[in-house]
Amino acid sequence: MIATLTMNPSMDRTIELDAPLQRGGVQRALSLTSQAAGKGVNVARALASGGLRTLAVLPGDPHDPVVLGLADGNLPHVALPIGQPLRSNLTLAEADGTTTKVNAPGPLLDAGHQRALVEAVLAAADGASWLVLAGSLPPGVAPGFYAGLVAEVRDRLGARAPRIAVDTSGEPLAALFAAGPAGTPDLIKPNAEELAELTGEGTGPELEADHERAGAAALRLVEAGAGAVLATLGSKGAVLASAAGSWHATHDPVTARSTVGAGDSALAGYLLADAAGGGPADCLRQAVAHGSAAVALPGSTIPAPEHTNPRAVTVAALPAPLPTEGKP
Ligand SMILES: Nc1ncnc2c1ncn2[C@@H]1O[C@H](COP(=O)(O)OP(=O)(O)OP(=O)(O)O)[C@@H](O)[C@H]1O
Ligand SMILES: O=P(O)(O)OC[C@@]1(O)O[C@H](CO)[C@@H](O)[C@@H]1O
Repeated sequence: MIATLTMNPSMDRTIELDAPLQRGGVQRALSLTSQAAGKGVNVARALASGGLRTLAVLPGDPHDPVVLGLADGNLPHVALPIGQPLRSNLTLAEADGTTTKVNAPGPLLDAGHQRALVEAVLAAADGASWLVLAGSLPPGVAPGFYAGLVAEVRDRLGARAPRIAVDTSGEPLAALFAAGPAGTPDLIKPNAEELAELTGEGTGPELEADHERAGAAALRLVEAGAGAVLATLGSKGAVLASAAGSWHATHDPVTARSTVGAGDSALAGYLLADAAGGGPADCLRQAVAHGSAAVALPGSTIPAPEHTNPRAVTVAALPAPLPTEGKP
């Protein structure tokens, strides 16, 4: 069983346009769709499509549209009431595949809500194989929340603690490395921009264009305590770094329809391959197969295994980087 926590779920609203977005103008949309989402929810959805048992933990009142959407989709979940609506995030999808996303801040979660969510996660994670902590933290939640939660799960569950994967950005991501080994996850999934920001190594576009540099930056995070780093590089595939080595994978070109949820799908692909007993190169192959399948689907639609084409993925080991000095 794999448990996910989404501290800041959303109703993802996607507007499809048949012409380029006109800033400042009035445009007629082709369609408007809504999907109950948020990073941990999306990961759980992809894992469930792949046949794994999942439990998605999130804040949300019983009649919130996000929670109703999960119930409608039969996604196993535990939603804890917070007495306020969850957010809506907006995606504007243009005909050429360009997606513009505007994410709302989300509801204010007080200390009581946060403690209730931590206890629900501890119950869900007890004996699970993985716990996935994914997405931004809503207002009221300290940047060190995920780092503290990783340490608390390991401390309270001991030998029954699952491996922990984290996909977040900014201060909550940096805090994972400031908390010492108890707070560093077994797996992190930065994108190129997050990898650049976290390591001080170039910019997102530079790392996407230079996978060896991205692999070396990812390895530095392994040296800093992460069990493995799955760094996704947009259309340039992904790199995986762990103590066992580092690899790069690319996918044959796909026609991009919406990149929303591509990173979540990549993380789910990795976990599905891991659950099937795959080694690092298999996990990376499935990560890229799922990420690339996601971009070919509209809005926040998350791929099932039948949407993926793992044979379109090329995986290669990366040369060991020269020893580095200085920062992690
Ligand atoms: N334009 C694209 N064409 C083909 N594949 C893509 C493209 N963008 C993303 N992918 C696939 O999706 C994976 C994840 O993409 P990306 O690095 O953009 O993640 P992300 O920024 O975390 O995504 P998001 O936050 O939108 O879910 C990539 O590793 C790749 O397999
Ligand atoms: O604001 P966050 O929590 O960083 O990201 C939220 C979000 O953009 O992530 C998912 C795609 O990865 C969407 O379903 C959702 O709208």
